[in-house]
Amino acid sequence: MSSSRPKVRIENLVKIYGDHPQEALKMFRNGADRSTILEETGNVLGVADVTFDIMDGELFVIMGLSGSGKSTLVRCINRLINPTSGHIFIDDEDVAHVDKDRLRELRRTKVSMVFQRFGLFPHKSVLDNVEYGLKMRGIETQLRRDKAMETLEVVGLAEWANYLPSSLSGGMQQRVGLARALATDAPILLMDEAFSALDPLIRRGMQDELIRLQDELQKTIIFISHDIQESLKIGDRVAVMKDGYIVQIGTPEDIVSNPVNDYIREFTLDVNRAQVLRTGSIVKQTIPFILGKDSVTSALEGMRDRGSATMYVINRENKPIGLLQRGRLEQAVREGQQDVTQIMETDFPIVHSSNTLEDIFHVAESNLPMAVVNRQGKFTGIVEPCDILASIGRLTKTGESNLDAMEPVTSPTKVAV
Ligand SMILES: Nc1ncnc2c1ncn2[C@@H]1O[C@H](COP(=O)(O)OP(=O)(O)OP(=O)(O)O)[C@@H](O)[C@H]1O
Repeated sequence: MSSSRPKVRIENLVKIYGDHPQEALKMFRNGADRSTILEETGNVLGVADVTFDIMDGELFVIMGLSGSGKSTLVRCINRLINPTSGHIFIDDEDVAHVDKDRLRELRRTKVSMVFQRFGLFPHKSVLDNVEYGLKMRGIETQLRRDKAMETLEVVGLAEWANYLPSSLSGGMQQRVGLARALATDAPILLMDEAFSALDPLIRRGMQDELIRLQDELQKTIIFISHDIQESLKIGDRVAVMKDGYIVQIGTPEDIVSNPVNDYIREFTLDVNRAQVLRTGSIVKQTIPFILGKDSVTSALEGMRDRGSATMYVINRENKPIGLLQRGRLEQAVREGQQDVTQIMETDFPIVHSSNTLEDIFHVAESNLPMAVVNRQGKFTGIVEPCDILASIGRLTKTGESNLDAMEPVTSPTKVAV
């Protein structure tokens, strides 16, 4: 979950590779396209006048096929590549135009990077690798040891601290790479195809791990991927690039449900909607019973008026604590029973608004409306089992139902019960 403050602002960014970038830039400004520029100058338009914001705390994915300009764009942010023109603001400072000393400082304190091939020192222990960035910052030995150990705990590798990277599997080595970037406490993390070298199963595990870590750490993460399923799974928002341009920026739900053109539609055709759509996007607001405030009689009247069969009970902190069935409530009113805690069911289905529909699919088996809670555990509404199927099975533009794309549901990874 991100704040509404931009952490990074990319403004009219252009990168042209070659011997005559200024000449090519002029042509580009006069409307020449990528292939004309290449033909006439031999220069390559890597990033083509791109403008967008990345919010504080956002996990922002830049997605595109090989050669679309993802790496160029991201490497401009920490100036591993110098832009030809444009601005890159980090916290209002234009890093496209800072001197070398300031740049070094920024790389030490604000932006760290995780590489595809881990980039670990093979002859240094896991702990020394994680400490490396802190050592470069001149942090004293004990402090950096403690910090590195703490970060290894976070990624679940504390017991491997004294091993060499070669003793670890690919997935573990990438977690070391991640720990090294996290240990610096830099608020911005650039991840360049960080999971691409991993086996599919390990890769999915790392994606889950990143989502979990991000929930805790709330960094601003800019993640490059060429895999649409990965992008839609982990991104708060996704920017899809083609030929140096951004074709669409949106939430995974936006991209899947409202592709701006055929290019994006093609990409999303094989996407499993159940793995992309989040419970929060289909939640229905309802009136709950507030414990200590509402009465059994008025609750029953309300349910009759709305024609509803069930009603959630929430406490003063807005947390769901029980489910009332209308029949049981009618009986309670007849018997003069006023204590709602005596008649509510405390065994009810509860899911998070950030759960994907696939995560909650099995919970629908109870056939009861599910209570949906936000990050703080507060009640935001309900999802009825039929709403899940309706959303997953919504017809695509080609007229095919995506229901066939559903995979068998396994364990409830993120469902709170
Ligand atoms: N050093 C370079 N010199 C010339 N052209 C380059 C250079 N680096 C990248 N390019 C070109 O710029 C364009 C964008 O490349 P970039 O590496 O940013 O794309 P990408 O989407 O990250 O691709 P990949 O997934 O293959 O890394 C491509 O056409 C590429 O050939």
